[in-house]
Amino acid sequence: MSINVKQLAAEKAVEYVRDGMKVGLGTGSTAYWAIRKLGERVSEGLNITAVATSQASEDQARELGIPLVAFGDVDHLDLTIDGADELDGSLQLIKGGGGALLREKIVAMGSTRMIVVADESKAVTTLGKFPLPVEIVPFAWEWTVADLAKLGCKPELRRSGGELYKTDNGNYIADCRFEAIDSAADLALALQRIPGVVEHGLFIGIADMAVIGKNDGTIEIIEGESDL
Ligand SMILES: O=C(CO)[C@H](O)[C@H](O)COP(=O)(O)O
Repeated sequence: MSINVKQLAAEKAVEYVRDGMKVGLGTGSTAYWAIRKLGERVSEGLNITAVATSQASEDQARELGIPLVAFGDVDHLDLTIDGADELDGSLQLIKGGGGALLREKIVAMGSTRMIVVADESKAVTTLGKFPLPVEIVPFAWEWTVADLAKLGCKPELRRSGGELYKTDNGNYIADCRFEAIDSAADLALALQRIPGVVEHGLFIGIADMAVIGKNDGTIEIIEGESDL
């Protein structure tokens, strides 16, 4: 029987959730397993409240009976558990493969701690093989895409079912192929200077820990500066 390494990582991360915590729920096929496990723990009596980073995660949480709160009712979160498309040894991430990067960044940055959950295929030495998702406003998108290309990448507007993909916020995603990102911090600054960019999928200095599920059934934990 093959191991589900996403489930392995996600369920390990859920062990860090304690009674009374306000929890951020990530998006994607790895976060799915974390939400499922949280639902199980809630049904066994764990007392938490949560906010979700996407409609899909919100729907899943609601079905599982995880108590959801409005953003207006909480001023911070204790812990967010979310996936990543790539992560390096310094806990720098590329996120947004599922299109939820803006909400994911708002939620992660509003959390005291963020745990990234991933299978080992996501762990890289240098970020950039995965095309960097950048959320852009539809207005004058052609100019924004041209500005992105000047940063040395090949941007492509994401499509879904033949149509231009729209995020939960009504924006487009430009997937920017860099191949290798030498300085994620410099690139993040350059992206922030483009007016049509709403947010980008580089998460730098946000994650506190990574829980990585490995194909041999073991788990690798990478810890940042702060301990949980
Ligand atoms: O950033 C994300 C969604 O916007 C996801 O966390 C990322 O795409 C990883 O997804 P998965 O766990 O399905 O591989």
